[in-house]
Amino acid sequence: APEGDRGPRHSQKCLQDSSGSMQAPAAGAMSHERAGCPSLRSLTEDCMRLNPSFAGIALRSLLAVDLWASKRLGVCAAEGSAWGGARPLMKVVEVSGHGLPWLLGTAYGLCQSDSAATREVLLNLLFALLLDLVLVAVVKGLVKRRRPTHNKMDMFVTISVDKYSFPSGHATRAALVCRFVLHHLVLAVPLRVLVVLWALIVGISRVMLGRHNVTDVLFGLFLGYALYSVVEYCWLSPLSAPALFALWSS
Ligand SMILES: CC(C)=CCC/C(C)=C/COP(=O)(O)O
Repeated sequence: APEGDRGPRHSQKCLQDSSGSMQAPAAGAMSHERAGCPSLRSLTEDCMRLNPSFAGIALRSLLAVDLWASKRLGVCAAEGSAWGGARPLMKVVEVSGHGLPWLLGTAYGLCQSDSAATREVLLNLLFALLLDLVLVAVVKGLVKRRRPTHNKMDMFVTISVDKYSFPSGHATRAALVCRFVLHHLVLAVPLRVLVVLWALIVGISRVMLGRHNVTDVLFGLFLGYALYSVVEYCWLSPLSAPALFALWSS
């Protein structure tokens, strides 16, 4: 009999006592489990699996399309892939959005800066980058989505949660840094366009390299964009965090 037929009939049989009348589920669950019948909870779970909600079906379909599209778009996933020749260039893009150069560069700039305004901006950039690292690590650790099977784990410096792929840390950082730079640096229009293009290319390169599924990158871009609003809201200044700024004025 198909799986769909067995669950409900089986459940009805298990909930009937010897006289054939229905028992209260809570009282019957234990003894039925002992008699080899599944518990009420597992039957309910079976039923939910057999009759998934509309949201469940939509989510599964989205994930199936995501996996299919990500595999097709992973054209630089290996040297032998369709666009394998572009892999070294994509890896340069990967390093440009990596946390380590951004953290070290910002910390170096902070130590070298001699103007209070520059220090304030760089300190907030450092805070934003650290917040981003922590947030991405927490979400990756909670969701635990594996990286695509076609990904080669040859990434530049990773931490333990980086074996997971949701969300893309590079995409969150790219969106965050992009918004930060556009708000705090006075740049000519062509440079502003370049900054936006860089963020988009970092995101796209994650899928092309086979590091991520499309949804990891889309959610990462959204998260980084939203995170910038948090950073603006918590903006550190000599007034709100005098102790922090005193470190540099002495
Ligand atoms: C070691 C430091 C400071 C950061 C790790 C940066 C990293 C490897 C993030 C993973 O990014 P994806 O989630 O996009 O693969």
